[in-house]
Amino acid sequence: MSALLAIDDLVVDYRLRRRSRFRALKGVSLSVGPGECVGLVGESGSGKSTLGKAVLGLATVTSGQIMFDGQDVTHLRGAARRRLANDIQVVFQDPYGSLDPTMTVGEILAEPLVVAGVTQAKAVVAEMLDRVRLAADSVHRYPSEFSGGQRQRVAIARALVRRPRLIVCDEPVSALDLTTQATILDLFIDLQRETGVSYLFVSHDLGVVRRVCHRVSVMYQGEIVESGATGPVTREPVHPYTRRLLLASPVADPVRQAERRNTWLGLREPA
Ligand SMILES: Nc1ncnc2c1ncn2[C@@H]1O[C@H](COP(=O)(O)OP(=O)(O)OP(=O)(O)O)[C@@H](O)[C@H]1O
Repeated sequence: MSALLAIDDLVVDYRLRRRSRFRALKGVSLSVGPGECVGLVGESGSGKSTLGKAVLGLATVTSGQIMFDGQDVTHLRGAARRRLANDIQVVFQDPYGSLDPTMTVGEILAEPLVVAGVTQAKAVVAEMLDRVRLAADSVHRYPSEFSGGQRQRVAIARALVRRPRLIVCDEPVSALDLTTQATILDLFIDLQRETGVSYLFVSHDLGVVRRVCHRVSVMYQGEIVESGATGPVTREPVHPYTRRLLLASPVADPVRQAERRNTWLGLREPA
């Protein structure tokens, strides 16, 4: 499968005061295929969001390359970058902060279409509300009239209106309670089946990644320390940092978790 998104040896530095800089990404490579969900996990500060921002053109790349559908988009700016927004969209963590409270849901969803000159905006908005399982009359309501989960559905619908091929999902469920998390994750899975969209799925939670991602890369201090199919990486990780992350994540089977911990600490031979 040829990659839709191919990131090669990406380095991103943030400029700090007095001409110093902080290297947030230290040569990161990963790919996302068409219709694939690739997870990016790691603790806070490991560089996950920086990678997402670089893909969206919101972080300046020091070196390395970002290819999208065979085109080098690493340093794309201006009109060319705006055109790329038809293909690459984002869903942020905070559905409260990311929706304009003064606009109705209908206006929020129609805005990107009107900007892009789409004439059938009303029909597309209705289709997207249906896709994210929100009632048609939601168009008349304001974000404050919705629950957190419903707001995240609105944010997902807004990402979908331009029919993107890739969505960068930056901790899209971490502000939600566990039950709502599960329904939104299922929605992401259904939408991928229905539309074939790809996801770069940023999360600090291995449990979340296990539910939606086909493959996963684990970040630690600006580097990818482990990657592979989600099952093996999240069940039997090789890198000590991934093991720590797994031991810290909520589990369905605490006995198995305790066995793992003992095995990895050398307290017990593997079964
Ligand atoms: N604008 C900035 N200027 C300077 N340093 C930054 C800036 N943005 C992020 N950083 C630093 O870069 C590193 C990576 O941050 P990033 O937000 O990518 O991590 P993350 O893994 O997404 O963490 P979180 O889950 O907390 O968002 C951190 O050490 C952070 O402090």
